[in-house]
Parts: sequence; structure tokens; C-alpha cells
Amino acid sequence: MSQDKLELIRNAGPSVLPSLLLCDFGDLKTELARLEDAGTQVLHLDVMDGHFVPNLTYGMPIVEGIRRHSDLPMDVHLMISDPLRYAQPMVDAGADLLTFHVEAVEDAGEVAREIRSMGAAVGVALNPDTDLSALDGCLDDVDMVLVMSVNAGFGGQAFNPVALEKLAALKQSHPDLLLEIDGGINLETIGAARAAGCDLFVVGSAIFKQDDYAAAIAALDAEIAGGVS
Ligand SMILES: O=C(CO)[C@@H](O)[C@H](O)COP(=O)(O)O
Ligand SMILES: [Co+2]
Repeated sequence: MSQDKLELIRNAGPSVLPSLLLCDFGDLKTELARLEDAGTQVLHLDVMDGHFVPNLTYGMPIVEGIRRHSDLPMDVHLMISDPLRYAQPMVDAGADLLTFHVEAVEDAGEVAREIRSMGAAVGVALNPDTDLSALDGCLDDVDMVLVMSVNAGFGGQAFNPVALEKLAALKQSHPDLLLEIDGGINLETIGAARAAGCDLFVVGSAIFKQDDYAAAIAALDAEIAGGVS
């Protein structure tokens, strides 16, 4: 199931992934319908534990609730101190691609292999201050690298261009790896991320602070199309 969904995620690229962090959780069903009507192909869910990051969001019940109302592949961004503790419950709740932070674990390769053994695709994320060398030894065991362009924890932060250098370096060294960027992506920044080789573009504020999600996503798609792959 998740390998099929991984193919859907791969084939979706280049694509905008709405981050539901800033959506109206009081009316999730309508929010999901609006995103599907806007052509969304993959959802990005931000799970924060108030420990790895100073913010607390949601866990398995919300992921499972979203799964009940949408068949879209779910890219679950774990900003938590102990990803393996919750990986299987997240897969059971419907996560298709589970991404953990390299800063949270001792052996990223081992964590990636364990998540894969649970039947999910796996991504590894790194914050702006974390050097790419932190990924040494785990890139053969992941399907995707999530390059953060803000410090994980909150929506609405300013884009840090250090992410562009990392994307370009990863694209050169590992051309087959899926690359995702997250944080401060908007009409001004998305084209540069595409030009740096990015495939998946997580967007929160630049969609959810607009009245018309479809128009916001179409404008972002147009900027992606204008970038050089
Ligand atoms: O993972 C995170 C934040 O840590 C994100 O997915 C944000 O939710 C993106 O929001 P914007 O920066 O686009 O507002
Ligand atoms: Co995220």
C-alpha cells in the first residue's frame, strides 16, 4: 500500500504539498475537500511533541481522521524526540511517508531501516543549522530528504536560503533521491527551490492565509514551472 503511495508521491513531483498546520481543524472535512478540489496530490502533516520542538500539534487520532476523509498520500513530518516510539502507530493510522529529524536520533540509518520494515516510505529531515554531513551513512536507506528552510516548530517563519545550497548539493550527489523543502515557501521563494533541484514543496501560510486555495496553489505551480529543473 505505502509503496504504491510512494510511487504516487514520486509521480506527483514537482508538486506543492499543503501543510495542514495552519488549516481550520474545526472543519477538517471541508478543508480536505477544498484542498482536493484545488488539485492537491499529497498532504503534509506536522507532528510536534513540545520537546524536540517548542510547539505541540497532534498525533495519531488526527492522522487517522484525515485518512478517513481523504485517500491522498500522507507525508508525515515527525518533529519528535523519539520517532521510533510512534512510527508504527503512525503507519497504522495511515501515514505513507514518515519523515524523522536526523537531530533527534543517534543512528539515522538504523531508524530509517526500522521504519521501512513497518511498510512505510521514509524520509530524513535536517534543520538549517545542521550540516549535510549529518546524513552520512543513511542516504541509502531513505526515499526522501526534507531540507528545512526554517527551524522546525512553527509555520509563518522567514525562508533561510541555506536550504538552496543543500538541495543543490544533494541533487548533484544523489540525483535519484526525492528532495523536499519546508518552511517559508511562497511565490518569492518557490522558484529558487525548484531551480536548486527540489521535487516537493511544503506550503503552509502561503495557502492557508489565502481565501482561494486553488488560486494560491495554481500560482505556486506556475512559479515551479518557471524554475529550471
Ligand atoms: O514543518 C513545518 C514547520 O516546522 C512546516 O511544515 C510549516 O507548517 C510550514 O509553514 P510555512 O512556513 O509554509 O508557513
Ligand atoms: Co513540515
